[in-house]
Amino acid sequence: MDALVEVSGLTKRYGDTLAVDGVDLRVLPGEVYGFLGPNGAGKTTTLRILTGLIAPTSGRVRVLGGTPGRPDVLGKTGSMIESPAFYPYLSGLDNLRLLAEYAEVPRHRVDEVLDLVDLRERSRDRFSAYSLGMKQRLGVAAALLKDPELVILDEPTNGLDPAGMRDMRRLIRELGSDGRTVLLSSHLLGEVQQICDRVGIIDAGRMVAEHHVEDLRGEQELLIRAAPRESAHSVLSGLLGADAVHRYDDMLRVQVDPARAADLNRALVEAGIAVSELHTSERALEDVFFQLTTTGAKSDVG
Ligand SMILES: Nc1ncnc2c1ncn2[C@@H]1O[C@H](COP(=O)(O)OP(=O)(O)OP(=O)(O)O)[C@@H](O)[C@H]1O
Repeated sequence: MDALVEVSGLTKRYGDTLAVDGVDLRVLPGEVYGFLGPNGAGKTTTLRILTGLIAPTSGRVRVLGGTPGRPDVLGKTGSMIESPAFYPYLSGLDNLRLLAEYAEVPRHRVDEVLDLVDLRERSRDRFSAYSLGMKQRLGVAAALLKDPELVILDEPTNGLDPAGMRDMRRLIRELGSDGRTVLLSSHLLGEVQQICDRVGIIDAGRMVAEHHVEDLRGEQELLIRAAPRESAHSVLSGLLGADAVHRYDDMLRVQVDPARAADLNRALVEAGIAVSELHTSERALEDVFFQLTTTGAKSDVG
């Protein structure tokens, strides 16, 4: 499958600062890709390069098969990088109409995008009266005017209250399920976990991982509290192999398909072991993230 965004060895230097350091990135058609990293990791710089706002220092960058910033590529890309700029005294509707005129987009498209971002009812209010969440949604509406194949959003939920974040997450998921390709940046792990199909993790300008969200989270495990614990350990090791059973605080952590929970419970009880707790546990993306970025920092920054 041809990638819509293809980046290899991307580097951007500002004086002594290496903001982006050899980044490789591929975004496939129809996916919602999360570009995840702490503040200052190089996300905005990368997205600015992908939208043609700044030039890379070195590396290869292809967006929709072309060079970022070229008219044919711009025509098929919609983006919101940093806070969207609108005229404060104009309504959301008039701001979009102006943009539609510049972009030579038919007027009826303005109503369509207002519906998409759920701003139709408030579209005649002045932009300055909008909540931050509404301002961000208007920014997404502007990005959608050209009915783009690829939507690039820089920290779309930044600064929003919980309701605003929820609306924005829903909107992005809708864009993704409509067959559009979305590339978004975020420093929020839970958010990426909820919205994205794949995630690339960037830290100090370098990609430390690129994975499906599911794979990154790792296998599911069962946590079992049983007494006596050592007897439970030997029963489970006998059934599943010693590698699958680990002591964890005063419990056992068992790498096994959670569908086998009832079997294992029965085996323990039949061996005279009391099971007081048995539940599945998923490695949170957060654990994985910290593991990856700490390892990266140790080996790369030295
Ligand atoms: N125009 C610039 N001039 C000099 N340094 C810059 C410039 N833009 C970014 N940087 C530096 O490059 C590094 C990466 O910044 P960038 O904004 O890309 O990170 P980020 O991951 O988007 O973080 P944030 O979420 O805080 O914006 C930082 O050290 C930043 O200070």
